[in-house]
Amino acid sequence: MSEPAIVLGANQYGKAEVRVVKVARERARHEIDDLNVTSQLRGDFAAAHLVGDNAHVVPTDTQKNTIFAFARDGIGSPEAFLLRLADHFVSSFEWVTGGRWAAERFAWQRIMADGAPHDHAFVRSGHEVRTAVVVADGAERHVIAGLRDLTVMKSTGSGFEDYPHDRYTTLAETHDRILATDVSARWRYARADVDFDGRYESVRALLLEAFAEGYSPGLQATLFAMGRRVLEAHDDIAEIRFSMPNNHHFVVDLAPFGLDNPNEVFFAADRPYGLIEAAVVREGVESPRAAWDGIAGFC
Ligand SMILES: O=c1[nH]c(=O)c2[nH]c(=O)[nH]c2[nH]1
Repeated sequence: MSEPAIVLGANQYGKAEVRVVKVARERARHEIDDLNVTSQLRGDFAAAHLVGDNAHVVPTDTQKNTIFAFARDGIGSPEAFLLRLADHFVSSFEWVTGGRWAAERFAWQRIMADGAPHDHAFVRSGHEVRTAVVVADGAERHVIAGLRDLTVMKSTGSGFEDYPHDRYTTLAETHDRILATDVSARWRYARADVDFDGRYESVRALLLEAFAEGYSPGLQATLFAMGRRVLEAHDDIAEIRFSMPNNHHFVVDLAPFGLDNPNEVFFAADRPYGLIEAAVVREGVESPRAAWDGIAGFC
């Protein structure tokens, strides 16, 4: 039997992590967009791989330059910026049939100075990062928005009980514990003509609200409540996926020091941590694999 021939499989290429900062300075009050953008082209690049023919290889350097050139007109929402890049590359080179464009956006807030928000001095706000991915396949566009490292905690209103016990179980049941996590969420829009900035702010607020409200019997239940809240509020969001660590806080035994500890002093462990991941979806609505391929850290 002869060996199967060795052929080229799936491929994409581009420039990763282009850090672009755009300052809008038409007015004295400047605005800042701070992004980390990755561009990857898909299409007919077989000759480059098989025989070193670069005739179809739009240089990664050109892809980087295009990101900077497009920023000159303003960035706007990360999703809209990525859609512009996708449309540009797919329409400019006939052998480019699609691609994947991803962005992280870092938030800056005005520094308060002399009792007022400063016009051009900023402080990085929060730890969380807004994320966006656009996948293009011909005329089709998938838009996935998201956030990561949205760190939240509730100091009560959470427990974990009624789980199976076996010979290795030492965890004590509780109906009063700290619940803490760093929310990573990605949601897929059903359409590409959405007010992306408005939706982002709304989804972030809904996630926080659902985390805060009610009693949490487990991080799994809280995750689902957060996802359901978002899907119930927004028809144009098809599905939402989460990856959330359970950042354990252990009650410290202060008895050796003659002290009680009624859930007041905790050891915040950084590892190991529980890791809870799930998708919250609309029944019967298919999730396009192509949209999610390459998004690491979500099941
Ligand atoms: O909310 C929780 N979910 C779990 O699956 C789990 N497992 C565990 O040890 N503690 C917790 N807490």
